[in-house]
Amino acid sequence: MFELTVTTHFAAAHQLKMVAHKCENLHGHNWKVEVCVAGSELDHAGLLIDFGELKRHVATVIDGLDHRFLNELEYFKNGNPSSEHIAVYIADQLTGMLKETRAKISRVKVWESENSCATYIPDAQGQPL
Ligand SMILES: Nc1nc2c(c(=O)[nH]1)N=C([C@H](O)[C@H](O)COP(=O)(O)OP(=O)(O)OP(=O)(O)O)CN2
Ligand SMILES: [Zn+2]
Repeated sequence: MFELTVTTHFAAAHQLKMVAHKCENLHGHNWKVEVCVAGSELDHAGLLIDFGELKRHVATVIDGLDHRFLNELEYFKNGNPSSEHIAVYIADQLTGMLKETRAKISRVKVWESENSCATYIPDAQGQPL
C-alpha cells in the first residue's frame, strides 16, 4: 500500500452553534489541510497518481472554501462548519473527482490552529454529513 499526502491552506469565516461558547461569534481561521490518498497499484511510471493531478483536484475543492463565510455554503446549511465537517466535505468532493484513478482518499486532516486538528478517515461507503 502506498499513501501520498498533499498540503494546502485556506482562509475563511465561520460560526459554530455551540450554546454559550465564544465560537458562536463570527470569526475566522487560516486552516491547513492535509489530503492523503492510498492505493496499492502503481502506473507504468511508478506513480499512484501524479502529485500535480492530485494538487489540481485539491485546489478546485479548496477554491470553493477560500475567503467564504462557510455557514452560507449549501453543504453546511444542516451542520456546523466545524473542522470535522470541513474534513468530510473535502473528502466527499475529492472522492468523486478521483473515481477513475487508482488513488482513494485515506484521510483528510484539517488544522484549525497550530494546536488543533480534526482527522476524517472515510470507511468503504463514505459517510454523509
Ligand atoms: N472538535 C472541535 N472543537 C472545536 C472546533 C472544531 O472545529 N472542532 N472549533 C472551534 C472554534 O472554531 C473555535 O474558533 C476555536 O476554539 P478554541 O480552540 O477553543 O479557541 P482558540 O483558538 O481561541 O484557542 P484557545 O486555546 O482558547 O486560545 C471550537 N472547538
Ligand atoms: Zn472557529
